[in-house]
Amino acid sequence: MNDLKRVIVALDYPDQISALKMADQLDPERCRVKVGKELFTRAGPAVVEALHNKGFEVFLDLKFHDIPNTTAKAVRAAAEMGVWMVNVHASGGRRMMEAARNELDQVNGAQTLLIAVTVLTSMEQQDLADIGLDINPLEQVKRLALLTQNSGLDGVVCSAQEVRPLRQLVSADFQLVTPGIRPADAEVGDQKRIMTPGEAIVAGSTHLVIGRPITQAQVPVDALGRIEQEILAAR
Ligand SMILES: O=C(O)c1cc(=O)[nH]c(=O)n1[C@@H]1O[C@H](COP(=O)(O)O)[C@@H](O)[C@H]1O
Repeated sequence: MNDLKRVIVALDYPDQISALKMADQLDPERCRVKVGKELFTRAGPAVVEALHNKGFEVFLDLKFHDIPNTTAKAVRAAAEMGVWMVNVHASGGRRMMEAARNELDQVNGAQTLLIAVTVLTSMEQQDLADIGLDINPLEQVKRLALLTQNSGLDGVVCSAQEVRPLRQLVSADFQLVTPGIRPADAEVGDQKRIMTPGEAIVAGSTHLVIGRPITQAQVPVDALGRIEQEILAAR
């Protein structure tokens, strides 16, 4: 895969028109796009279809987390839309993830990748303590990544900070999808475990999810262009 295609632009917009306006400035040969909770709740499957019609591979990021049956059926619905990638929360546990895997495998010709969120990149140690987890983020990410792999999924969402240690644990083809990407001059916002695009590529992230540093920039395509240059220079 070319290194630029590793970028997934998070289309976190409040309506379909704004999301498609951004997509029209992007090249589906050079990046993928992500439809998340805000856009999907507003625009529904129509926006996914519109992006497919423009030639984009879509990561449907709805982070399913429910009882096994409900999660599995939601994953089926995503796969039947033909999305490139879909995700669940690893903390939903082994039975939930196995049910999702089994359901996805029954979708005729489904090529959809199924991955699981480990510890959100907006969380740090204190946030884990607040929900009763007496463990540091890296150890929790490792634990959930192994559980995800053992449940038969294709990869995890983690921070780029965890990519090197995770590569020692998981198989070479296990996808390590990393949000929390911040160019050196970008605002950090609510993210906590961050890395620059160049660092993430060098660490070995399979895909870089990038939203506001592009979508909130004065000229989004210029911001993406600078990120692409940084990625190419890192190789
Ligand atoms: O699953 C995700 O995509 C995700 C997981 C995670 O741990 N952290 C995280 O930021 N994300 C998503 O990645 C995107 C990051 O956006 P920015 O912080 O604007 O670059 C958002 O759409 C988040 O919903």
